[in-house]
Order: sequence, then structure tokens, then C-alpha cells
Amino acid sequence: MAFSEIASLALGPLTKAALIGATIVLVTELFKRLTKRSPYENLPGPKPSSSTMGYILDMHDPDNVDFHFKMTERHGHVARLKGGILGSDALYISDPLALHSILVKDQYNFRESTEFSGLFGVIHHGDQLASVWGEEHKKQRKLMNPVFTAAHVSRLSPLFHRIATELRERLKVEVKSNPGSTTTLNILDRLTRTALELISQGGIGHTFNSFDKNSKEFKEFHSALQDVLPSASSLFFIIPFLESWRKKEPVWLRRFVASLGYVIPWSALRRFTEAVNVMHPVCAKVFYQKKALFDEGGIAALANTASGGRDLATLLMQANAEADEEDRMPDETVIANMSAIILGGQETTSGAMSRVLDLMTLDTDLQEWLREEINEALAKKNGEPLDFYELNALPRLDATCREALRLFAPVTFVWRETMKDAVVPLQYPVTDTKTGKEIQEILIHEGTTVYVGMGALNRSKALWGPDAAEFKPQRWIGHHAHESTIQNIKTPGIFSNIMTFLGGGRGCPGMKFALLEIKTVMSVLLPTFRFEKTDATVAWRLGITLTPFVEGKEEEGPQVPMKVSLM
Ligand code: HEM
Repeated sequence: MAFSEIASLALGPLTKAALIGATIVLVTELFKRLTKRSPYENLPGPKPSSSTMGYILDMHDPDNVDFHFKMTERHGHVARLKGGILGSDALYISDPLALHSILVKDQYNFRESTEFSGLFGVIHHGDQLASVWGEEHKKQRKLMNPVFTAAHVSRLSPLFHRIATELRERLKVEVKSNPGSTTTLNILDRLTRTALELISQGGIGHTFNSFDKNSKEFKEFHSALQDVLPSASSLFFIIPFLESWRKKEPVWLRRFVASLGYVIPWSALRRFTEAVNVMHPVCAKVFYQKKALFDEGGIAALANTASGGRDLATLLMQANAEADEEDRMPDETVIANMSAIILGGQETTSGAMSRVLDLMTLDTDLQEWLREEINEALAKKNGEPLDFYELNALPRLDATCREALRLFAPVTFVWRETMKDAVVPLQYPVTDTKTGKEIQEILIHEGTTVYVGMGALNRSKALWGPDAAEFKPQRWIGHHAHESTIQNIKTPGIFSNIMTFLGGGRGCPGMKFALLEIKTVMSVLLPTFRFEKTDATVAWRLGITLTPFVEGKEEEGPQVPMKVSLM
């Protein structure tokens, strides 16, 4: 029996018509894509390694961070990313003026992608900063921005100092227990625990007892944090549907479908479902405990909690209670934002702290230079801890943090969707590859995906000079931030004229919090320990954040080994 005969028996005429219809649409779409000229074909850009997938594989290749870091050097500040058979061209932009339009001036026209909103909406069980845009985003930021100000963050200094001291004391025990008082250890593990305590105690007023090696709560929560984004990346073809799915009614049906994540034999889906269901209940529990206290005794009752009522969630609840009716967030939005604060602030910071220490093992003179400054400052205070303002007044420590965050932005790029056509001016004109003429502005078409190259702009030689790719903390000493570029060019970055914490309405609210964490930990560790390199080479691989692995030992998971000894 011929295939067509079997098909006509098996399928009803309606199904057959639908199949034929779908095939025609698919073939027409494919034909259109293959024959349509890209509006960006005259722009320079990398040749994709796959003609089917286009730029996607190169963009996300974990072992090719240089694709991003060397983008401006190789292709300039606006590059065409050639799409594959199934995808259109995108733009990779690291031009400071163009990014000012995209992130600040015309920010509502360049919105977070629906994939991003959907994914983070599901991860945090509801709308929060990372999944909303436009007016709703503005409304949430209006309530949340005051929570992250220097005045509030500075009050966390004693708490951060206490946590950093706990790390120091535990490290001392580890080092002393080794003959010769030097031990080789994976500092990333210790700093991951520290960062989780800093963000959980400072962010939501909760402890995971992270320093306790047997802490079940730490293990569960940390593996959820570690797993959630990598497992999501394996679900890439369902991610585009999450945004509409997460709002579908009735709720019981959505819950039922979500519970299938546990039974469908697909390990990435299962890991994702498990991670998502670990994080939310913790934040909800902490929130309702706080709410009960607050309802009973007001803000004074919250002041008696472990963080002294200084944690960000308490401040947010207070701001929410005092806000006008129309500005107020529902409980589930506050909970989702607590979850977003933890996810946004954990891996980024543990990575950044590990990076700073790793850099110091590569340059022992730098380490000594910093130690000297911290010791002098401590001596002036008779050994009393340095607070937020005193730490910020240390030029060497400040310069080292700026330079590490410039050269090694933990988040290398973000992406945006273009809502309608927009003309964007350029700081650095690009050369038309066909005519050789200079292009001073580009027309970005509706629907174009725009990648914001933060790591690329941070390393642009046009901006930072020929030594842009070198680690030179001295470049910051004695300069205002914008003077550190060679022509006093301003970027839209909210911190130090670099793009690491992004810029505009979606710039990282946790920037001051993160800097206080890094500086406090350095000020506590450096006077006590010497850090030296081992034979291992640490390579930072690209993910949502940069993650360190030992070359040849990737299967052992992320690590930053170093020798630690007492001073
Ligand atoms: C070195 C550490 C950090 C780096 C490099 C960093 C970087 C960033 C970047 C690049 C974004 C923008 C993401 C996007 O628009 O797609 C962002 C957003 C965000 N960050 Fe951070 N971050 C850090 C630490 C923190 C900390 C400690 C917190 C919390 C205390 C935090 C909370 C957030 C939140 C809630 C958002 C979403 C903001 C919004 O969409 O309006 N981050 N961060």
C-alpha cells in the first residue's frame, strides 16, 4: 500500500488539509527568510559558525568569551549578527551613544524580551522587576529604588562585617589545621556561602546557615539557585511560550500542567521544576513571618529580627505599607521580588569576589598594595571595622573593584526586543561594508533583537585606550569616573562609566549592595591571609554570568582553587 493510501486511511480529510496548510505556511516562511534581504547586510559582523543556527551558537558558546570581549576590536561598536535559516539577523551594540538611546532615552521601545519576562515570571512565581516592563516596571522601581539607596545600604555594614568575620574565623580554622599553616582550597565554595548569607540576611532577613557544611537548607537552596538558569537554557524551545502560559486561567489547570514537570522523563525540566519549587516557598515563608510581626507590632516589631529590620525586604514592606493605594504591590509581588533579589544578587557577587581574589593571586604586589591600605585604615580605627563610607574612601580598594568589574563584567551581555523602528545615533561611526562610506546613525527595525554588549564596551580600545584589555587598577586612581576614558566619553553605565551594572531604568538596583559586600569581605580577609596561585588554570566560562572552572577539570564543577596562609 502506498504511503498516500495509508495516510488517507489514517487521517481524516480535515487533518490532511491542516497538515498541507501548515506545510505551505512553513515552506513560504522559509522561502521568505532565505530570499529576504537583511536590512543590516551592509554592517560588519562575525561570520556565524553555523549557517543553520546563525549567530546563536557563537553567542552562547561557553568557551568563547572572547566572542564578546573582542567584539569591538574585531567588528566595531555595531555589529550584524547573521541569523540562520530559522532566525533573523540581530545587532550587537556596544556604542556608548547608541546604548544611551537604547537603555535611557528610548528605553520603552527596547524592552526586555518576552522569553526573559516569561522565564523570570515562572522562576519567581509572579511578576517582579525582572519580568515586567513599561509602566508596571516604573511603578515597581519607584517603590524599590529608595530601598537600595546608600543611606539604607550603609546601615548593613555591621551585618556584612559580622558575616565576613565568620568566614574569616572558619578559614583560620581550616588553614591552621594544615601542617605549615597553608592550605589549598576552593575559595569559590567559601565565597558562595558568604554571598548567600550576605544576600539572604541583608536582602530578606533570613539565614540558610550557609557556613555549616551540613546545612540542608543551604544545600537545597544553593543547588536550586545553581541549577535554575542552566536547566532553563536546555528548555529553550518552550521558553517563548512561558510568558503567555503563566497568565492562563484557570489556575488549577496551570498548576496541574506545572506538576507534570516532575513526571515527564526530561531531566532538564525536572531540575527546573524542582529548583523553582524550592526558591519560592522560602521567600513566601519569610514574607508571611514578617507580615505577621508587622501586623502585630508595626515596624518596631521587625526591628527585633536578626537583621535589625535593616534588610531590603523589611524596607520594601514598610515602603509598600506607606505607599498610596495605586502604587502598592500585592503580597505575591513583594514575595516574587524577594526571590528576584536573591537570584540577582547571589552568583553575580560570589563570582565577582572570587575574581578579585583570583586576580590578587596573579599579582602579589597588588595584593600587598591593597593590604597596606586596609591595614593603615584599620590602624587609624584601632582595629574597629571599616564602614560603608570608610571603605568607599579607600582609593586602592575602590580602584581594584572598578577595574575588576570593568574587565570582567559578571554579566557579559543582555538583550532587548525592538518594539518599533528607531533611528539611533552613533558615537563611533561604522563603515558600510559595500560602499565604504561612514554610517553615523542606524535604523533599527521593529522586531530586531538587540544585544547590549556590556563586556564589549568595557573593553573598547576606543574608550579605554590601547591597554583596554589589561588589568590596571591604577587607571582609576585620582580620576573621576568619566575622566578615565581616553576622550572623556560618557557611557550610560550607572556605575563608574562602565556597563557592568547596566544603565537606564533597568540598571542594577543592587549595585551599592554588591560593592559593599565585595569591599567588606576584602577588608576582612586581606589583613589576615595571604592568597597564592596554584598550578591550576582557572578559565571563566560564559553562562548567564561568568563561571570559573579549572581547565581540564570542568566535570568537577565551578571552582577557584588557591593557596591560603596566615599572614
Ligand atoms: C557584581 C554584582 C552584580 C552585577 C554585576 C549585577 C548586574 C546586573 C545587571 C547587568 C542587571 C540588568 C539585567 C537586565 O536588564 O537584563 C541587573 C539587574 C538586577 N539586579 Fe543586579 N547585579 C549584581 C548584584 C546584585 C545584587 C547584590 C542585587 C540585590 C541586592 C541585585 C539585584 C538586581 C535586580 C533586582 C535586578 C533587576 C532590575 C530591573 O530589571 O529593574 N543585583 N543586575
